[in-house]
Amino acid sequence: MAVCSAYTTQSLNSTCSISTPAKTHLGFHQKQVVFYRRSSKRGGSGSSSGPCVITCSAGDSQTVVIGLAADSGCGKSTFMRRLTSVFGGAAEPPKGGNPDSNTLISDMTTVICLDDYHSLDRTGRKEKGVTALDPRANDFDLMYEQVKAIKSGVAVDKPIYNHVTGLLDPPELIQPPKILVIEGLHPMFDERVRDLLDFSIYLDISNEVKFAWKIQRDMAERGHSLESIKASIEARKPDFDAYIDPQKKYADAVIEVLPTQLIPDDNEGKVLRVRLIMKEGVKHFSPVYLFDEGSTISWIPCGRKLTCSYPGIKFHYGPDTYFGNEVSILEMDGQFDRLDELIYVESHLSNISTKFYGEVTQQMLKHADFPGSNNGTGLFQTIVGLKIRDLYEQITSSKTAAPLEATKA
Ligand SMILES: Nc1ncnc2c1ncn2[C@@H]1O[C@H](COP(=O)(O)OP(=O)(O)OP(=O)(O)O)[C@@H](O)[C@H]1O
Ligand SMILES: O=C(CO)[C@H](O)[C@H](O)COP(=O)(O)O
Repeated sequence: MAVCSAYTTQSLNSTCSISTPAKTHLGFHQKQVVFYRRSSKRGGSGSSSGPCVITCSAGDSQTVVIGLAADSGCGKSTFMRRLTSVFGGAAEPPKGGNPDSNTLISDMTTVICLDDYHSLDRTGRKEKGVTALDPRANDFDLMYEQVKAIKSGVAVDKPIYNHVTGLLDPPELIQPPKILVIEGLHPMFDERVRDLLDFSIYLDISNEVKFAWKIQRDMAERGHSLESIKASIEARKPDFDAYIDPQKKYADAVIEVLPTQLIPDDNEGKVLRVRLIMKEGVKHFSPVYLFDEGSTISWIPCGRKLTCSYPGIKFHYGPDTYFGNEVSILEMDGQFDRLDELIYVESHLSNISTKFYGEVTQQMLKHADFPGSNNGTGLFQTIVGLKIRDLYEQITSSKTAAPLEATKA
């Protein structure tokens, strides 16, 4: 059995020929990590060629793992860009790697797309008559093993699903980052993967809004017809309802996007009612509140300090239950006219985990061109990004504080 350090796993990866999955007694600092060699087959399933087990010494730092679930075209990439910006630095695909990689790396974060764990490629799915949302088209064992390995400080050879060709490409090496974000259709589907998450988010886009966004992107930007967009949404719906939507009950935070209630019978989907649903009692996460924690409050901020045109802006905050869990919900209906005036709203929110007065407003202004910057989607995504930074700092500081406590005792 080879013994490695987390810093030398790259070379170990390349010599991953030790194929003796023997049971060993692991020492205090040792981890057992399973790598799979994956072969990419056209039109078939990219099967794993069996595990090789390596015993590694874990590095000092552990990766914090965040899960972000949503259907395709529901704003995951936009959210990721806001999140990585909170940590500073821009996220880029791995340098010198596959140009069709779905991975984004910045100083602090690595975002991997769970589409890379499709076990069936496009042709394979067609042949078997399953969608990418169907668990049978995804390799949850590999997803679990690799997220577990990264979390414990060990690099993995992660497969790549190529959205351009529809094939499974040769794997890319993923080094353990400070923060790993797993985004895609199924981050909370498999209980083993779910248990690895330090925090989870679900982007819950109502059908009406999803449709409006799809039209905006796929019709205006990609030249698809209205009929084909409708057909694609309808074809995905049964599997979406069966496998994707149920994950929201596990999420620590849900961003729910609905049509506005400020315009009677609105069907344009431009003005949005957005609800940030925050689970109570989550370790290292304290829900945001408006004015007074635990009270129920409706607030119309429009007036001398916030310019609003029709149909205005309405906030609501209060305690509630969600799938049997106690939650706090912060809601914003309407859209901002002037982002620089957002500071007025920000100053009435508490527990937003900013490092200085006006940080939310600064982030929103910085990315004013991102979709949703004038409404609750952008505002709540930014706030969740700040909460994740805070969670990361709490987790890492509690780890470094632990030995000190032990010394004191
Ligand atoms: N908050 C928003 N407000 C308005 N439109 C939005 C918002 N977020 C996303 N969109 C629309 O949805 C499209 C898809 O957004 P984005 O690329 O972030 O989603 P995604 O979930 O990463 O998609 P995919 O999984 O298909 O790559 C955008 O091009 C935009 O048209
Ligand atoms: O739901 C999806 C997640 O992004 C995609 O439809 C799935 O990954 C299949 O991709 P493609 O249509 O490129 O074969």
